[in-house]
Amino acid sequence: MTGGWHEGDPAGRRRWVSLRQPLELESGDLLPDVRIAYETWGLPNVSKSNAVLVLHALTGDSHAAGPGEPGWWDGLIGPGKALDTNHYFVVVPNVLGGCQGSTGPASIAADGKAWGSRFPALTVRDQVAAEAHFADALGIPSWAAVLGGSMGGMRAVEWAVTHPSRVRTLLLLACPAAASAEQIAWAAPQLAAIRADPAWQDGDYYSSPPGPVAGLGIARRIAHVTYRSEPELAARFGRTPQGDGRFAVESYLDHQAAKLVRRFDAGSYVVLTQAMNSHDVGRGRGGIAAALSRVQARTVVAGIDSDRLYPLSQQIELAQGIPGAGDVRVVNSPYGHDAFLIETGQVSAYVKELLG
Ligand SMILES: CC(=O)SCCNC(=O)CCNC(=O)[C@H](O)C(C)(C)COP(=O)(O)OP(=O)(O)OC[C@H]1O[C@@H](n2cnc3c(N)ncnc32)[C@H](O)[C@@H]1OP(=O)(O)O
Ligand SMILES: N[C@@H](CCO)C(=O)O
Repeated sequence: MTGGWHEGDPAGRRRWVSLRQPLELESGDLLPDVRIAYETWGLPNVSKSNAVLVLHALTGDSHAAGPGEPGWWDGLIGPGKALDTNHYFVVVPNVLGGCQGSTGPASIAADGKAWGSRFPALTVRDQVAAEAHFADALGIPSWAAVLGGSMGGMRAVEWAVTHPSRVRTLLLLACPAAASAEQIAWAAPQLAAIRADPAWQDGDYYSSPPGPVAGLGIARRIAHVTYRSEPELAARFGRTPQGDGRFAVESYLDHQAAKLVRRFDAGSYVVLTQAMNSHDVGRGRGGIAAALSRVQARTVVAGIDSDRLYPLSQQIELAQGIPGAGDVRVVNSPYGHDAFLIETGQVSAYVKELLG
């Protein structure tokens, strides 16, 4: 297996592992000079048997919790919390193809220029392959738990199917066994919006900042509606005018778009969205049921009752296919898909159930 070397970040919490060998992708291509950024909380025991892997969603990153800036799962990670850092060594890598420290299209290739359009198409399996080498480099033979929501859940289930003996418990949140036609359809106008922005330049815009921020902003507006629920938008915004010619809900989406383009790269958005479209645990494995039957981890599957993007039927399929998973757990929330980030109290209860 590939090892790695560690590079610290003296100014902050983030560290990096650089893979010693090029990563072999599902396509057969080789991706050289892969590095994975990560953060950790708590301390490993001698055998590292207390290591827990937390996998972030599309625009998340390695900063899942403080100290310092708030993290995206602060409610779950820390001393005395569901992922109790007095007991567990919590590891959160930035996904391969991302833009918050790990190798992605904005990274500099061997010729000194950004990868841009030369960056290869990735699958969720490629991302998990990189994470497996990353775990090897950290000296973690198996995870006490692998947890993920949304795109993080896609990687978590791939981990448990590809490396059954390395995943001892598994929490899958608001994710599918395979991307559906509906999910690929929602992604299509997002990808089209980015590619239609003249600043996209076929993905080779990195020498002309800020790049296709208009297209990325439109993509986020489309996506954000799918991340929330119709009743929430109705109750929260209704037909209220913003007072500047926009409806309040339009202003809200404009704000979400402006926030994302300040922190996210359009090239990564395209690569990661296509990777999610590729997601199918059953591909080449005799179908979804056959693939899920490989899982050895004690598993909890949870979905959100108001999730219109990854509906409960998809988590029911996962729960029915994974041996011993039992019934799907339901997060009750008005917030739609984003509830896996917002309803940390309910998610904590499922993490505690998982970890016993
Ligand atoms: C903490 C971090 O760094 S997270 C980084 C990684 N991020 C992720 O992994 C996920 C990305 N984030 C998200 O998806 C969301 O921010 C969530 C799900 C985490 C949080 O959702 P919520 O707390 O429900 O936030 P919500 O959707 O209500 O948005 C609130 C924002 O909308 C703004 N807003 C509300 N109404 C309006 C309006 N009419 N016009 C303009 N803006 C509005 C609020 O002022 C607030 O702005 P702020 O975020 O700049 O403070
Ligand atoms: N709000 C989440 C939704 C995708 O799961 C994100 O931006 O990553």
